[in-house]
Amino acid sequence: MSEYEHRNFSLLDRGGVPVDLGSRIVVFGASGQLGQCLQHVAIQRGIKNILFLPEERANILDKDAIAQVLADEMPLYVINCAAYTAVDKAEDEIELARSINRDGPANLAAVCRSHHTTLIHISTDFVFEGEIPKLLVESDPARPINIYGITKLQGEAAIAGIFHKYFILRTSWLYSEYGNNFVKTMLRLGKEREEIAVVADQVGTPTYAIDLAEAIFDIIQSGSSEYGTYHYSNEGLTSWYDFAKAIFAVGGLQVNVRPLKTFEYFTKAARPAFSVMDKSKIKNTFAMKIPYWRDSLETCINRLNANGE
Ligand SMILES: NC(=O)C1=CN([C@@H]2O[C@H](COP(=O)(O)OP(=O)(O)OC[C@H]3O[C@@H](n4cnc5c(N)ncnc54)[C@H](OP(=O)(O)O)[C@@H]3O)[C@@H](O)[C@H]2O)C=CC1
Ligand SMILES: Cc1cn([C@H]2C[C@H](O)[C@@H](COP(=O)(O)OP(=O)(O)O[C@H]3O[C@@H](C)C(=O)[C@@H](O)[C@H]3O)O2)c(=O)[nH]c1=O
Repeated sequence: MSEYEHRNFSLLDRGGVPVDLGSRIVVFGASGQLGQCLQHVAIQRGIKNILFLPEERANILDKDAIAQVLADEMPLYVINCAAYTAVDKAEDEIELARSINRDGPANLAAVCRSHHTTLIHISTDFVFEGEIPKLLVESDPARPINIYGITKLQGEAAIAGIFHKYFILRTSWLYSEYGNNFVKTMLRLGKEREEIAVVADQVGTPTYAIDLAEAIFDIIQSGSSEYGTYHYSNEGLTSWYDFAKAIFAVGGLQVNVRPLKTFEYFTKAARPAFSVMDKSKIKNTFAMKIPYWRDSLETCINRLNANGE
C-alpha cells in the first residue's frame, strides 16, 4: 500500500465516532496545496477509504488513465484538486492552462458520468470581473478578466454540460502550511526585508485550505444530492495589503507594509478589484459554520511556527 492509499478501514468522524459512508473517494491532483490539506484532514477524521493520486500517478488529461482508476476503484466521489494555478504565467501558457483547467475537468466529468460517481471540483473567485463592490452570489454573471479565470470558468461550463452530479466549489485566496501561497511568501519576505509594498485596492476573502478541506468532507459526509455550484471562502473580507499586515502581526514580524494601487504593482494578469463571495447557499444547504479569516490565519501561522517554519 503506497503512502497515498488508505483504505478498507472504518471511517471516523471529527469526534472519533465511526461513520459508515459506504463510499470510496478518489482525489486527483493530490500533491498540490489543497490535496495535501485533504490528506491532513482525512487522517485527522480517520477517513481511510480514500485514494490520493498525484499527477505522476493520474494525469487528468489522460482520459484512459482516469477511466482505469474509476473502473478499478468504483468511487462514489471524485475530488478534483488538479489545476493550472499560475495566474500570471497563464497569460503566456494559454493552451496549457486551457487544457488543464477546461479539458481535465471535462475528462473527469465524462468518466464520472459513466460510473455514476459524484464529482467535487474546485473553482475560483477569479471567474468574476470584480468591478462592483457587492457580495457575489452563485448566479451572478461570471466575466473573468484573465486567462486563468477564463479557463476555470470553461472548466465549470464543461462539467455542467456533461452531467449533473457535481459540486463545484468556488473559493478564493487559498493559503495553508502546504505548497506556495501568499501567507508563506509574506512570511519569507518579511524575514528578508524591512518594507514590503502590497496592493490595497483589491478586496477579497482569504481562505485557509484546511477549512475548505473540512467543508469538502462535510459535504461528502452529508450524503447530500443538492448538486450545483457553491461559494466557499472564510468569513469576512480584506485587501491584500491588510492581509499582509495581519500576517506580519500574527507572525510577530516587524515589517513596514506600504499600500499600493494596482497600477503601481505590475502583473501580467489583471485581477478582480472586488471578489468577495456570498456563502449563504453553502451555509444553509449543509448547516455549515465557516471560520472568520483572521482566526484561521492565526491557526495556520501557529501551525507553521510549531513546525519550525
Ligand atoms: N491557490 C489559490 O489561491 C486558489 C486556488 N483555487 C482552486 O483550488 C484548487 C486547488 O488549488 P491549489 O491546491 O492551491 O493548487 P496547486 O497549484 O497547489 O495544486 C494543483 C495541483 O494540480 C496538479 N496538476 C497540474 N496539472 C495536472 C494534471 N494534468 N493532472 C493531474 N494533476 C495536475 C499540480 O501538479 P504540479 O504542481 O506538478 O504541476 C498540483 O499538484 C484549484 O482548482 C484552483 O484553481 C481557487 C481559488 C484560490
Ligand atoms: C507577492 C506580492 C503580491 N502582491 C499582490 C499581487 C496580487 O495583486 C496580489 C496577490 O498576489 P499572488 O500572486 O500571491 O496571488 P494570486 O496568484 O493572484 O492569487 C490568486 O490565485 C488564484 C489561483 C486564485 O484562484 C485566486 O483566488 C487568488 O488566490 O498581491 C503585492 O502587491 N506585493 C507583493 O509583494
